[in-house]
Amino acid sequence: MSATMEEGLKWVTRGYGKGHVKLLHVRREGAVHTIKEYEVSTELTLATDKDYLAGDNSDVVATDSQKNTVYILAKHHGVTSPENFALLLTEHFLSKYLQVTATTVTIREYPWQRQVVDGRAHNHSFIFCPEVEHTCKVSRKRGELPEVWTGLEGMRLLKTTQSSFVNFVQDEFRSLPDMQDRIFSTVVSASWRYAGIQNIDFGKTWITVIKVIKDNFSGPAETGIYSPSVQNTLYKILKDVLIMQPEVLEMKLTMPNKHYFSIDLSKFQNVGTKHNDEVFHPVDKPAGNITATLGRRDLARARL
Ligand SMILES: O=c1[nH]c(=O)c2[nH]c(=O)[nH]c2[nH]1
Repeated sequence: MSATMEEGLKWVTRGYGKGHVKLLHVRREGAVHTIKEYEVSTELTLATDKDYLAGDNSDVVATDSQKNTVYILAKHHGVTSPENFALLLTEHFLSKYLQVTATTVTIREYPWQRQVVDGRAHNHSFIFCPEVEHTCKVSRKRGELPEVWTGLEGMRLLKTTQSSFVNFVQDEFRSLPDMQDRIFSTVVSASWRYAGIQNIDFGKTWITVIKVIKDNFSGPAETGIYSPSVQNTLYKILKDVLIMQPEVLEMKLTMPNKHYFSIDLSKFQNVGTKHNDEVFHPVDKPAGNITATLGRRDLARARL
């Protein structure tokens, strides 16, 4: 069984694996149990393409075997963070199967948190807190260092003041008035690439990024922090993460502007609604779409 590709054609991408392998890992330390629930997707690229061209499966590590590998490595090595588990899997696929030239593992973590009962952390009961989702993607080519991305999704935020949007382009297409004091709401998604993998505490970076986002959006509890635009707040978050976390090489941040429009109730003055600063119309779609990726000019400042 051998075949070559038709004249004039070439592969642009090629890969196969198991999608969405669901896994719950329970670490039992006496009465204290710790859980991690992940959805893991694997992808392998083989040196040969005879599987695609000729139906010759002799180099193929079945997607079913890739699924089993996820369970077996979780059992043998435990599960600490999505990034460490993805690194373990990519390392395993490359070292065990010499016909594999590249592999990518992506993981979505389910946001379980330990329950707190009467102020005390529960030994074995958890609550699902989908306020922010943690994902990661590790890609590794044979002979090269792995590329590690962490992703953060779905962090919905809203503040009722300390946000304005004024002095934007005034022309025949504009209908929006200057807004000196508006509601600011967004659903943050972010992803960041690590400069290396040596001595990186992925969990600590995760906690710092969440704090930087919340600090720049909310500010101090009594006074808040002023935002002249989504763009400006977004830049400040990116800048702070890159300054505070030398292990982060670049970061992408997307902050849709979820509009809450003031409702004009001035027609109803005889029922006492002359000025309305309390009732707003939440508009799901369309939303403003504000995004940027910030990297480093000077790679020497990154912790490679
Ligand atoms: O912070 C904002 N940036 C914009 O670019 C924009 N455009 C818009 O209509 N509202 C806003 N708000």
